[in-house]
Amino acid sequence: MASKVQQFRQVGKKIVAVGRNYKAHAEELGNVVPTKPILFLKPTTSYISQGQAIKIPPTCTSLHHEVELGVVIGRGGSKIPESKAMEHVGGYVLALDMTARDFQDEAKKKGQPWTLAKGFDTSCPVSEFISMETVGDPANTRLWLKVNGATKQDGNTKDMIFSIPYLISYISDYFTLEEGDVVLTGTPSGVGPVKEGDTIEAGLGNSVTIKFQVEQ
Ligand SMILES: O=C([O-])CC(=O)C(=O)O
Ligand SMILES: [Mg+2]
Repeated sequence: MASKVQQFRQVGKKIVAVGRNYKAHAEELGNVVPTKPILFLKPTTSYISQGQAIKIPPTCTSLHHEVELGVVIGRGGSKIPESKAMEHVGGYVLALDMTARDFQDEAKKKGQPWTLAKGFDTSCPVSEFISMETVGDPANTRLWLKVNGATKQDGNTKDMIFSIPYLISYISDYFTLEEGDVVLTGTPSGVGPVKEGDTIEAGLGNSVTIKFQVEQ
C-alpha cells in the first residue's frame, strides 16, 4: 500500500510555489534578483498526471513551460527551524509550473496577483512521487526540459538562490505546512512558449522523466 505522502495528490493539500529562485531565470525575464523568497499558491485542481493533457487556458497567447523540483512535505509543522527542515521532507516530485506569461505580464504591470496566470486547470503537471533515495542530493540535481525533442531548459538545483531547508523554514513561518503539501522550488532559465500539439518532456537526475502533450 502506498503511504499517504506518496499519494500527495489525493491528500490534496497546498501547492506553495517559489518564484525567481534561480538568478539566470529572474534575469531572463528582466526581473530583479529577489532578496527574500517570492511565494504564490497554486490550487490542487491544477494537478495533472501523465496521460492527461496540458490545456491552454482561454484567451492565453503565451503559455510558458517552467520545469521545477517539487518537495513533498512528509511531516507537517509551523515555524520549522532551518536545521530541522529536511526532517519534514517526505520525498519529491518533478513538476511543471505552467504559466500564462501574457496574463502574468499584464498582472505585473497592474500590480495584480498572479492567480490566473499560475493557477488555471492543468497548470501543474507532475510525475509520480519520487523517493528521497532516488533523488540523492536535492541540492545538486540536474533538471531539464525539451519541447518536441529540442532542449530548452537544462539547470541544476545547486543554482537555487534559497535552499530547500531555508524555503521550508521561511514558508512555515507564515503558513503551516501539512503532510502532502508540495513546495515548487522555482525554475532554472530557458523558459519559453509552447503551442497546441507540442510535446513537453522533462527529467530529474538520471532516472525520472515525464511527458505531456499541449492541447487547445
Ligand atoms: O513566473 C516566474 O517567473 C516565477 C516562477 O514561477 C519561477 O521563477 O519559477
Ligand atoms: Mg515557477
